[in-house]
Amino acid sequence: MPAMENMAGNFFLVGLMGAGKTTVGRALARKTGKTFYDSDHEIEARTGVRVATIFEIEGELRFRDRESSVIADLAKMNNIVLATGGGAVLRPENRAELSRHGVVIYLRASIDDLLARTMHDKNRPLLQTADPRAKLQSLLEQRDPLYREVADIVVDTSQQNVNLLVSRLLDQLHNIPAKT
Ligand SMILES: Nc1ncnc2c1ncn2[C@@H]1O[C@H](COP(=O)(O)OP(=O)(O)O)[C@@H](O)[C@H]1O
Ligand SMILES: O=C(O)C1=C[C@@H](OP(=O)(O)O)[C@@H](O)[C@H](O)C1
Ligand SMILES: [Mg+2]
Repeated sequence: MPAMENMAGNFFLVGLMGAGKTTVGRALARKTGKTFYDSDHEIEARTGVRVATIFEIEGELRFRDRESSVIADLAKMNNIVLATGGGAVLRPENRAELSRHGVVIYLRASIDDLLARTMHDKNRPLLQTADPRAKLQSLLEQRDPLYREVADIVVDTSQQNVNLLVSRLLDQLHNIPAKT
């Protein structure tokens, strides 16, 4: 078992679909002994249906309401790692909750990598389009300023395996004051 890092506070991951928030978040939680949450999984647990089904039946706006409610609840917890959904930064109240209650990590990747990492997953309704590359590009243009606004750390994930990423991330996190 690798050495456990003992660090205070919450860590919140933001970034586009396929950046690795869920995957890196889970590994970071394991390494730090924090409890892992994923806002999409929490929404699915509360509703009993997949994200894609919520988009289909209720539409994106209602999904965003559910997402805000989950983020507000989870951000108030202690000693957690939370992987948010890629659109969580769209609402100012979500950005406020995240930056107030934890260290926010923006995971970046090239459009090529984002595309490769998401192309086989049907549970990302925004990418079920004729041109997912153009969609990712436009989401990046819209959201990159919001991710940067909320982030305490920006990490490039392209060509980095998850374990290496987590150990580099921990080096950076040691230099940032905890937010609890
Ligand atoms: N650094 C990485 N290198 C290679 N593949 C990755 C990396 N991070 C995540 N992945 C893979 O990309 C896919 C999407 O990752 P995921 O964690 O679901 O992203 P997000 O939650 O940001 O949408 C998964 O199949 C995951 O295994
Ligand atoms: O970028 C977005 O708006 C979304 C990202 C997804 O999460 P991941 O970023 O974990 O794929 C999920 O919340 C939903 O499909 C909407
Ligand atoms: Mg995810």
